[in-house]
Amino acid sequence: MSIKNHILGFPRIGLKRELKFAQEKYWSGQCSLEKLLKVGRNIRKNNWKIQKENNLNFLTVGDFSWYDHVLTTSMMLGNIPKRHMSFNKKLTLDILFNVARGTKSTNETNGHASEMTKWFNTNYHYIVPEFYKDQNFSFSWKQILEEIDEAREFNLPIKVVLLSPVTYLWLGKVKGHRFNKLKLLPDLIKIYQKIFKEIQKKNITWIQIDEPILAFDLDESWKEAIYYTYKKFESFSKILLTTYFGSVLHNIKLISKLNIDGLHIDIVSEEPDLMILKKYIKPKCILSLGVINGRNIWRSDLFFWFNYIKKFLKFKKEIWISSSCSLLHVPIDLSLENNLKSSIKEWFSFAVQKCFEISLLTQAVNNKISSTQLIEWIKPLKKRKLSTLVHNSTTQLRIKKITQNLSITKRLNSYSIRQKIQQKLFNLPLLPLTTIGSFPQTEKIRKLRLDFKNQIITQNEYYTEIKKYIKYAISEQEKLDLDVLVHGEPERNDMVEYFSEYLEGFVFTEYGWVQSYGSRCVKPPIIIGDISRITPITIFWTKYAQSLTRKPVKGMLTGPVTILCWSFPREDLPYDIIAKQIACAIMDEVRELENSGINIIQIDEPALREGLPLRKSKHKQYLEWATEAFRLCTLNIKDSTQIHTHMCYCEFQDIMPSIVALDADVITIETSRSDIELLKFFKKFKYPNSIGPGVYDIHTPEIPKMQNIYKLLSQSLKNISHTKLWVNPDCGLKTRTWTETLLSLKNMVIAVKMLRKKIK
Ligand SMILES: Nc1nc2c(c(=O)[nH]1)N[C@@H](CNc1ccc(C(=O)N[C@@H](CCC(=O)N[C@@H](CCC(=O)N[C@@H](CCC(=O)O)C(=O)O)C(=O)O)C(=O)O)cc1)CN2
Ligand code: MET
Ligand SMILES: [Zn+2]
Repeated sequence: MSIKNHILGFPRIGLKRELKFAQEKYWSGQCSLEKLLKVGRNIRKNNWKIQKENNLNFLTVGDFSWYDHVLTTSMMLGNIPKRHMSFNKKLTLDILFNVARGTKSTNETNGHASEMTKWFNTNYHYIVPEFYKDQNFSFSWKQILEEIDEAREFNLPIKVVLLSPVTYLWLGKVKGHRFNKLKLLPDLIKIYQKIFKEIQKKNITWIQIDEPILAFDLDESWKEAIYYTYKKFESFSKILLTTYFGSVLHNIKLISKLNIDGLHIDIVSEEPDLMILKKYIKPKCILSLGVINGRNIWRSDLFFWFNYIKKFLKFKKEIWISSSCSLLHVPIDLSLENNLKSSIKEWFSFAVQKCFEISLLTQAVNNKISSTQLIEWIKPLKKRKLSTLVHNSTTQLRIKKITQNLSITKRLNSYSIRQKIQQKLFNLPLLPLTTIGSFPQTEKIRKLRLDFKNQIITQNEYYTEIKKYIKYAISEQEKLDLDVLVHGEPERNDMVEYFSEYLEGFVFTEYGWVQSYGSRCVKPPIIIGDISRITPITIFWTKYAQSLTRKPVKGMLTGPVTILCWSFPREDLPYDIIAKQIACAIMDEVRELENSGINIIQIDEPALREGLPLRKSKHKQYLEWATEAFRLCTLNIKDSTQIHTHMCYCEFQDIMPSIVALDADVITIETSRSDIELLKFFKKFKYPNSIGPGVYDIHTPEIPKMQNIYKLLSQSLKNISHTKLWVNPDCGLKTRTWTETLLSLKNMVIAVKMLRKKIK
């Protein structure tokens, strides 16, 4: 029998982010719906072409989405919040976009966007489904059927991907009256059965049901839900139960009881115990082995996997070869990269190359090619081990010394003492007003940066323009009467990419875009070797901004855990060591800012929660080194230096003790899309330092109402002492326009001024 292969999903943004550009034009009225639809069709077609060219046995259909695949599932199931529904209840692409982006009041619709949060432990964000009591579902959005028809022209077997109803329920949130959302499962399953029937009519044999929650520790009710669901699915097309982002062996007994035809496991994130698999996987059940890493960009050690699979085949013949997870999380095509040195480029594989790797490995396993070809493929990886770009003995020594004595990372005095010293120095009013760092990244700035990059303008010209922009941002903040100002980050392409450009140990791509949310992408830098700071990073711009005002300007840095999580890390060093190397580089920057008279420094850690392992048993170790890495950045700084940190778009509840352990003087935190529920946890955990809960959502173009901000702040005061409450938006303003920014901030300031009077 020959071994088959497939991928779990392909990136949907287009080779050069065609979808992003078309969507954004469509939203601003510069592109017709027909044109947008055509861009989507072409992307899908190209993705299938790549799969066909690489001889994959199935075309994966259902991995495309117009904004986010969880939102597509909500549309498919007719689960759209009433506030976004049109009168005739017909779903359209505009409604999908409105759920994601919010709608300005019109006659048709009126409503705020749904919450957005991280997809498991990745930097991809999904739109959180909302569940209401007495909820109805119906098969309302037939995108999946249309895409099956489109894929037919390739004349290849099609494997359809759907998100499982159980994982879908897990990801959503109950709104309004509280109830157990699992009660909705039977109704949801009925809709899935209908969908399966329609899919079956199209002669599809395999359906990939994504059930990533199996990588979590599940309580009995969720286990039962899974058991119940697959029992109901029994009689339909063949089901490939698909798991990823972690081992599922702790749930293997449950899995063994499910009536499935195949199981996909991610064996990159954790190698499974073959004996356990042997014991629990039924002989007839296909095992799809996710061996090509869908989360990182390194060329795969195909020879290792070849031997691994050969071993595997001794006890199980029915296997498929695949990617560990969807390729959504890696850039598309390495061959577009012209600026990477070829001796470095050959260390990497992007989505297209990963399809090729799957094909090569399958051919070798099927004895169609010799395994020496695999040895040839991994030669560059062997060369890398000796490369001088990888090893820096000064960095290694520094980390070694530091890890010997980590108790030194505590601040000199406790927050209560620091707060007094800082208040004396800054003399800030009650409820100090600030922002999170970035101001609008206008098209003009991006064009400027592009021109600078392409040497159309000189560094001098670029700097002059960026300075003008900082001057403008400072003067607007003064006019608004904010208390702690920022320079606005105009010189940064991205909060992670920018910093890594000043650090040794990183390389960058030109087109290595990965979807972060909706039309927004990021270009994660690649960590190839030991890290150190080669030159000052932010000093020049921060000092310039501070020279323009008497108010304090916050220095603005990205923290080590976030730089690590939002990069593609090397795989030959443990994450905690990489994080500490980055922390030392940031420490150098913090000290230089402090020496330059910058007394407030923000170290952003929005990815701290994201890095949390899925299994509870691994939390403690991660949280220990992550908090250590953060605190390392502020080693030996003065009590009078006020450290801020910022986090957003995640569930913080389960990491509260670690947030306390960071011991930042002020934490600004996203709360507005989640109804400020979070603050109750800060109260419960007796959070000792100051907090700035985000008072409005910056990811939608809506202007927050002054009354709403006032209400939110009044609520916040029930949970946080007025001596510890700061006021700010819930994240940086780089995605907004200046008009939106100024109108919103104005409302924020008015609300605070009214409240201050009341408190006094
Ligand atoms: N790495 C990272 N992860 C994160 C966040 C983050 O800020 N960074 N924030 C959260 C997610 N939020 C995000 C918010 C905004 C964007 C965003 O705006 N991304 C930009 C790209 C940002 C960028 O790197 N821009 C570069 C490159 C600009 C560019 O693409 N230029 C074009 C041409 C110019 C144009 O027409 O825009 C080109 O080079 O071809 C720059 O400013 O220099 C986008 O998709 O549009 C991404 C994520 C969580 N994860
Ligand atoms: C994703 S968190 C963003 C923090 C950054 N300082 C900004 O304001 O953009
Ligand atoms: Zn943020």
